[in-house]
Amino acid sequence: MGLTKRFRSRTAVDGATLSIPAGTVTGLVGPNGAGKTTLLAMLLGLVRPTSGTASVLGEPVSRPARYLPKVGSLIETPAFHPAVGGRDNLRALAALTGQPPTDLDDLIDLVGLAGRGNDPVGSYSLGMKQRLGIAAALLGDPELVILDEPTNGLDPVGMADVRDIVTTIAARGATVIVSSHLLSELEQMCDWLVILRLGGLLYEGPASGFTDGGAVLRAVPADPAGIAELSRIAVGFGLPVTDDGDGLRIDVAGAEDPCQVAATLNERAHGHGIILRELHIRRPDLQSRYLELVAS
Ligand SMILES: Nc1ncnc2c1ncn2[C@@H]1O[C@H](COP(=O)(O)OP(=O)(O)OP(=O)(O)O)[C@@H](O)[C@H]1O
Repeated sequence: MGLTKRFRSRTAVDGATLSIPAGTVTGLVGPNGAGKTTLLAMLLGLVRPTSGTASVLGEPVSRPARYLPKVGSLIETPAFHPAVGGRDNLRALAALTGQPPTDLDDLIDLVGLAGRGNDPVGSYSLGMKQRLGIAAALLGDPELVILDEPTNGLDPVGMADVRDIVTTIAARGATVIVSSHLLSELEQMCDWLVILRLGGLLYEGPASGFTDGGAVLRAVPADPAGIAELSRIAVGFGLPVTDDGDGLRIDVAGAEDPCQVAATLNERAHGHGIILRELHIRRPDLQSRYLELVAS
């Protein structure tokens, strides 16, 4: 509630009041300097709030020792011994931090390092080090996993790998908070979104509610002569239809399920002997909405 952090005259987080539901993958998004790391550091008890309160797993952030054993985190670049293998680094870290025994083979497999677990960390690529960092955050099977910009500096394949890992962690039952300055990196894996700018909260809510629908269906008949008939079928759904010369644009924003509209349109078109060469749903562009919000 009203969580605030000031560094001298600079306010890094400004009265943030938010409530992250357990069991979700929450994306914390904001441009550079928005306050993401500071907010996460306060949740981890690493930075003391200037004012306001927050609780993590039901315990106040002023008492981090009560909840930190159930929290795993990757914040900043993790330090590993470069001459030692990934598995042994994890083993040492687990012993050092007093974690309960963890199946290291399973963990190494989960983060996609199977076969490389014994190689010295100094020989790892940036993506592999990042994945080892995520494995370190998962030691002790935490209830809450906090990953600060885990895809920073990774190529698109590395980013997709991290997304898969996050999805697996959540499927195993953990609550995950993951930050990024790119919404496009998070939108495929998050079900809850928190958007920050200059320390202030711009949006908090379900990821699906961020754009409020707005889907558009595009249907193109293989034979251009079929467009008038296709249009008649589409108008029958009671949705706004526009003929763009080549095909139809159907505004399915108000429809309960755009996929169902697409399937029914396809079935009826087929029933009228019309073959569609194109049928797709364009979802609202989250990134544009985000940029609009952040720039306003
Ligand atoms: N220890 C500190 N001392 C002074 N200012 C700080 C400190 N830590 C953060 N700040 C300032 O607080 C603001 C928020 O920084 P923070 O690192 O939390 O943002 P961020 O959203 O994580 O940014 P990035 O995406 O660049 O990592 C910035 O203006 C930053 O300069």
